Amino acid sequence: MAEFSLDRSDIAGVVLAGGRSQRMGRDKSGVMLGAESLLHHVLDRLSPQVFSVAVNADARAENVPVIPDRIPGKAGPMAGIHAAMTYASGLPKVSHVVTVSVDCPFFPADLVARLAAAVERPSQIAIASSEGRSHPVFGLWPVTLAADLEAWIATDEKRRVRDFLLRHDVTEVAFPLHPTRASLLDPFFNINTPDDLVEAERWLEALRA
Ligand SMILES: Nc1nc2c(ncn2[C@@H]2O[C@H](COP(=O)(O)OP(=O)(O)OP(=O)(O)O)[C@@H](O)[C@H]2O)c(=O)[nH]1
Repeated sequence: MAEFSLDRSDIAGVVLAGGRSQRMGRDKSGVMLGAESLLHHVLDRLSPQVFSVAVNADARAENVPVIPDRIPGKAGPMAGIHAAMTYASGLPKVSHVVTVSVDCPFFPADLVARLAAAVERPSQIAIASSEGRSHPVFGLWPVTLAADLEAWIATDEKRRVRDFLLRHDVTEVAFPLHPTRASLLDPFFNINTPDDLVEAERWLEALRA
């Protein structure tokens, strides 16, 4: 049997930015880190890795398609993954969609390449991990799962990403810590609070050196 392989032209990318940002107190997409918004940082990092990018949010974004949630009421990250999968399933030639979180500006530059290389079957999902913790929002999803996800969302009240993954063939890809001038950075460090933003400014400085 031919080995299954994916390349960049098979994969769309979607930034999940439709959360409540309650801990930050304002929409995280527009929060500035250094000279750029978090959304800008994440789009810069994602765009070279995928065929096309979109943002899943309520608001408008800069020069990229915006996909709203199809499930009302800010039902959590799974609602964003659902919107991403449904959107990508309508794109010609795209077989997979990668999702990333808007509050995570340092995610790996080889995220998509390494997730794609780990996938062994067309129906398999690949999820990132670091330091023994999985990051299910950073996933590579076959768009053929859109119908199953739609059905699951209708029956599972909690809609937790981890519960959806239990129903499927999943491979986890461990990413190393990133060396900086200061110390080792977890590339999935995410910014939820104003204090996290202060810490992210320090990481940005340490990466620049
Ligand atoms: N589309 C969409 N994305 C969501 C939703 N809830 C969370 N997210 C996204 O999922 C990622 C992780 O979200 P969290 O940090 O857990 O939640 P948050 O809403 O951003 O922040 P808090 O309100 O402080 O918990 C972020 O990229 C969010 O934008 C939702 O209901 N819809």
